[in-house]
Amino acid sequence: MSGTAMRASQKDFENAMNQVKLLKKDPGNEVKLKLYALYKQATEGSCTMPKPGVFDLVNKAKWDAWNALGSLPKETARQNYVELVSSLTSASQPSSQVEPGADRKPSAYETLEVTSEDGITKIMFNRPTKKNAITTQMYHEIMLALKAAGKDDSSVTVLTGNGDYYSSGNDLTNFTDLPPGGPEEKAKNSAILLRDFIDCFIDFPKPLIAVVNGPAVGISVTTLGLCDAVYATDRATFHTPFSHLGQSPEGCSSYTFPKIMGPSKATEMLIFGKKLTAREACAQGLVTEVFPDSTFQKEVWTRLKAYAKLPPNAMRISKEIMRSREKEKLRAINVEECNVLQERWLSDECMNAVMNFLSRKAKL
Ligand SMILES: CCCCC/C=C/CC(=O)SCCNC(=O)CCNC(=O)[C@H](O)C(C)(C)COP(=O)(O)OP(=O)(O)OC[C@H]1O[C@@H](n2cnc3c(N)ncnc32)[C@H](O)[C@@H]1OP(=O)(O)O
Repeated sequence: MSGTAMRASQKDFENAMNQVKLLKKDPGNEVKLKLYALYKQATEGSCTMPKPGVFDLVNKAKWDAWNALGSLPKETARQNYVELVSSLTSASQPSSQVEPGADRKPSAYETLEVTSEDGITKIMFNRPTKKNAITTQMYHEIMLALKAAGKDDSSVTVLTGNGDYYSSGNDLTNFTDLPPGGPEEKAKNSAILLRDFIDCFIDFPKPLIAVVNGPAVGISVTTLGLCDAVYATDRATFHTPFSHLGQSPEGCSSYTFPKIMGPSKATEMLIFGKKLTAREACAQGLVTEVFPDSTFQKEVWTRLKAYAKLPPNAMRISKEIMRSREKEKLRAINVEECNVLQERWLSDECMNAVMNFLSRKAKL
């Protein structure tokens, strides 16, 4: 939902809880788990319960769903709950009662705009005034949007940015919001969130296309290595200034980048922080094709609409064959990178770099 839209009140929340009981059609286990998780998050906040044992399947599934919401604010969980229930109740109405345009339900997201049209689900980063920097809330919303897109009836999914940037990467103010356990707890929570976030890319079941509408920084660059195609405007740049920030590669880029572009070019990007132009990134295989900025949107969307008409199951199966041999490896690399970063975030090098940015002493 956009920042200006109404937030769900406690009354809306209670009404939604009552509506769930009146649903005529069983929404299925997936949705029920989502409802459970949002309800717990909205009423109790982040999951702090001990994880149930592996054989306690039902409670473990519930715990996993709740825990996946991480530190999603209570109000956002309440809002997402109300909107999810609203989508379920409108879906169960007979079509004759549905007003024209009623299928265009309000977005369930504050930091994204998600639309589905012509067989394409478009997930647009929507914090243009902050160069689409990714806040903790936005990580959660992207995960929810990817999980929903993986299951909806679109054929392909697109990631793109609103405004002049694709994304300036991790929002550096994320580091300032410390939990009671201080920086150590923050680093641990962030590593879990990062791992889950990247797993969503590794496991995404359909063609995932990045439409890079402007400069990309940090994690918005590394995740391109997990996308299936990357189309860029010639205005885009690709920058992973990890050493400058006292950090280390994430998004499986320590594996995908050397594989895509060879070790020495990957070193220039990941260790020395060399910023690439779109044409350089294309020559090195990170970008699929570059388009002139003036015709970028028109050309890319025309092409994507044609691709989206291809048989969806064939595309899904082909992706599965291409990705399946790598999945376990990518998951293991993701865990390793998150462990290293958890320590890096506590280093003086990293803390100083973040402080310098926040105190306006440094920009990239
Ligand atoms: C769960 C945790 C997981 C962590 C995973 C780790 C990921 C690693 C990375 O992603 S590393 C990359 C981090 N990103 C940066 O270091 C970029 C920092 N931003 C900049 O250097 C510049 O803002 C810029 C070069 C992207 C753009 O410069 P420009 O001068 O064109 O614009 P402004 O600086 O005025 O930006 C407009 C407002 O947006 C705010 N902003 C932009 N990027 C970020 C960011 N990454 N984090 C926080 N805030 C950002 C900027 O502060 C301005 O805000 P203001 O209008 O309130 O001043």
